[in-house]
Amino acid sequence: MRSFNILSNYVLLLSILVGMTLSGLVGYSFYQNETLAIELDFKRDVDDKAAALERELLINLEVLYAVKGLFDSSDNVTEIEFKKLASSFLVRHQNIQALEWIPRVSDDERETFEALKRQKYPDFEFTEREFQGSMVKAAKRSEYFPVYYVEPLEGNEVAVGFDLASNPKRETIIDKSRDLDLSLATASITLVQEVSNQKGFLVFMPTYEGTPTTLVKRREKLRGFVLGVYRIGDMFETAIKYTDVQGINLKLIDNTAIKAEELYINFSPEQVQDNTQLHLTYSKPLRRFGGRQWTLVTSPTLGYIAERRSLVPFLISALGMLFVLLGACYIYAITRRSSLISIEVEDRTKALNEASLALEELSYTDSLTSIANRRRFDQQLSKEWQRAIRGNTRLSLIVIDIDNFKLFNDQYGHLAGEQCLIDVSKALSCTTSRNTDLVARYGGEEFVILLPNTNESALLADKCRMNIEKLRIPHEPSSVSEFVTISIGAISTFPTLNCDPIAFTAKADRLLYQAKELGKNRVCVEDLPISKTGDVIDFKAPQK
Ligand SMILES: Nc1nc2c(ncn2[C@@H]2O[C@H](COP(=O)(O)OP(=O)(O)OP(=O)(O)O)[C@@H](O)[C@H]2O)c(=O)[nH]1
Repeated sequence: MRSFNILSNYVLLLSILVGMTLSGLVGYSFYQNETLAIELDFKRDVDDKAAALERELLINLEVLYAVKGLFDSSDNVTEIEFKKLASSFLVRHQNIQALEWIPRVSDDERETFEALKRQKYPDFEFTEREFQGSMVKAAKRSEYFPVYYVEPLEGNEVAVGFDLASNPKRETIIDKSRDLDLSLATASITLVQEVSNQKGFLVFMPTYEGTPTTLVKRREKLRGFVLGVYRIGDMFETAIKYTDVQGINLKLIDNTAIKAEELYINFSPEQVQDNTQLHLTYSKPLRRFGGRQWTLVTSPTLGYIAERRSLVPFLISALGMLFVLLGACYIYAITRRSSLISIEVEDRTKALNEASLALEELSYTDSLTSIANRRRFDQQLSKEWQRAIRGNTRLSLIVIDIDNFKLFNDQYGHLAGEQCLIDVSKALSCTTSRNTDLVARYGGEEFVILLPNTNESALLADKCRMNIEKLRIPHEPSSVSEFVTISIGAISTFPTLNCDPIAFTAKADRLLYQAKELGKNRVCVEDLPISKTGDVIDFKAPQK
């Protein structure tokens, strides 16, 4: 029972572990699904922002087309006309830092262009940036691309007159844009008019006299460029402010060159360390714009994830575990209860068995003397009789009767009579020495002693007689002695199948009466040695 309980406890413990693990796994799988959903959400949000940025870039290009239209429609666009048109766009596109007209000026025309502009701006001259960074008069070269019209002027004064061809990188773009008749954007640059550390870029849109179709014609007919000046951060923020999703760390990268260049970043590197789910980084390449390939590299912040996380996976795990624990407690309670019931049943069965054994023992015991009763004697006689037959061994029987016991009762009363019976039974029990000997009360004042496998029954019978005499229980009215005495009939034989234990007992009884008749306080013995074939071969005469 105990080992069963230990086993069932182990099984229960194992079930709890399995149940807990399964609950955890189910919760984890919900968590994973939620993570996938958040990832999809995140990519969709980034795609929205990328689309907004692409839209913004296209709109800005459209503005340049509109300004170019002005120059295509007139050979002589005045500064006022330019200003009027450009300012009307700038009101609606505030992320454009400036719109500019960059005429193509040959060295021969330089003086004329500078002189014309000086009418309004006395200090005007073509400029370039010195190695140390300050603006100086542009060196002589065959062709200049100065910033001639600027809108707005305010904040961009320093750019006025700046010869874009003075910078080799910009010159390359100028040439390429001219040759291909394409709007081209520069890589990120620091604008001459920039006061903060924000990066910018320029978009060149070429204008020609007429519509040249060949490279040579384009080079020949180039009039200049309509230029859009953009601060990347401003444009980026204007674009994405229409998508209200927060918590996305964005980085705009220019992948056009072999070495990628970071254009804009909306977070500090420390934030990335603490606050970003880097394993969810998602890169979204934008449509090519002005010959450049920009890519949005994004990652969600912890806040973004937290906003979209639910408690469902944790609740599922917790509830699962709770159910497992409750179930286990319930099963444990039932198992414990049933094991307690089993123990109780076991205890009661044991007690019942003990009680029934005690009862059985009682049913074989004489209530007055506490020695075996006649029932026990009959059973034992039958058993020993069979055993003696099987083993061909001797079995002896002594039958004892207290002399003149009626007179004893009459003289001393029944209570004294009963005490006498107790004393006699004790003395008889003490006289026998082997465990196999049985002393029993046969009835009334008569006792029997069954002695298996002995040839000294006559001796023992006489010893019994003497031991009772030695008790010296007064028996005044006795016809034999002044003390209590007993008469004995003793018989010994080798039991066979032809003989019967009842006849054997009757014979012993007869020997007892013989002893009584001969004067009491004596032993009458009859030894019946029986051959192995079962024949009676000898008798001895009764003796005192
Ligand atoms: N006190 C008491 N007396 C008992 C008990 N059993 C039997 N007796 C008495 O024992 C007496 C037996 O008397 P009898 O059978 O006439 O024999 P006796 O008086 O012993 O005479 P003999 O056998 O010839 O010596 C009866 O008076 C019974 O009442 C008992 O348990 N207690």
